Amino acid sequence: MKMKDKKVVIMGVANKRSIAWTIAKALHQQGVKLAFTYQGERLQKSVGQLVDAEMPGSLMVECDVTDDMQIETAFEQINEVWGSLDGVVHSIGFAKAEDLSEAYVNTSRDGYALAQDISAYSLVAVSREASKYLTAGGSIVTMTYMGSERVIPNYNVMGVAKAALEASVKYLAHDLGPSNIRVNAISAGPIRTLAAKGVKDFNSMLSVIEERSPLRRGTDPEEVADTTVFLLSHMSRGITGEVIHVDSGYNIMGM
Ligand SMILES: NC(=O)c1ccc[n+]([C@@H]2O[C@H](COP(=O)([O-])OP(=O)(O)OC[C@H]3O[C@@H](n4cnc5c(N)ncnc54)[C@H](O)[C@@H]3O)[C@@H](O)[C@H]2O)c1
Ligand SMILES: Cc1c(CN(C)C(=O)CCc2cnc3c(c2)CCC(=O)N3)oc2ccccc12
Repeated sequence: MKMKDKKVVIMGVANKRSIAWTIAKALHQQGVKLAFTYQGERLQKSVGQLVDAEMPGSLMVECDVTDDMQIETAFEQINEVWGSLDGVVHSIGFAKAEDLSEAYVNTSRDGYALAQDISAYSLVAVSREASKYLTAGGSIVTMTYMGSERVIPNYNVMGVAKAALEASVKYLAHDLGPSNIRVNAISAGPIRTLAAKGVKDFNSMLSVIEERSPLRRGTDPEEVADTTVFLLSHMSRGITGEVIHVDSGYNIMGM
């Protein structure tokens, strides 16, 4: 199926800096029909304005991923209008700010559970609901970060959640493969978004990456968006359960 005939749900646009927004623009350029889910009433207006400016007529559905009913209802509503689905982009992650600056050993039980719930479990629930409507050849893409594999100071509980997310990608790929639905993750280098706001030493992290990564530069959201288009397309039909690093190669370095 050509990209221009595909219908894809984008989860995780908060503002114009969101990685999910850059992904949406890239898919729109390929003629893909888009639906957006947003985290709550508060975001409906701002996300709606972004969407109406660039892709008027796109479906907009509220979905707080801590609520199973909202996930179920969101995909039902989208399916009622579309009749089927070809892809889902899951670009959602959250932990309490205080759990991203203190020592990891001080992480609270509820802080740990919240990070896991939003950043990892939500992909399981989203995949369960989406798979009811995804066509054969369908594709689910989520966003992860190298903090799952190695210690990135302060990433803490989010690193543990991303490790769970990446293991989930493999188990979901195993479950959904027989239905010819693929599940993959993109491990992106640091990008200046709302989720990167207030991160201690973010600038020094970026300069270390520019000095040490094989490509000697940081990661642009457009690069992540292009790889997402690839993972949603026929071109990646043989790839599932995979984590693809789009990080100027930084993850291969030991020093
Ligand atoms: N920015 C980076 O450096 C970077 C690098 C690698 C991976 N990532 C990952 O990319 C994804 C998108 O992050 P971003 O950088 O675009 O920041 P962002 O803040 O723009 O996006 C995060 C999104 O998660 C959504 N979200 C949070 N809690 C939610 C909930 N309960 N229900 C529904 N949605 C909820 C927010 O509304 C927001 O749209 C996240 O998974 C993040 O971990 C980011
Ligand atoms: C890179 C990098 C990121 C970006 N990234 C990969 C992310 O995955 C963002 C994760 C994140 C999740 N939840 C919150 C925040 C960031 C900050 C604001 C908030 O209240 N909650 O976040 C870091 C946190 C610490 C160290 C490095 C990083």
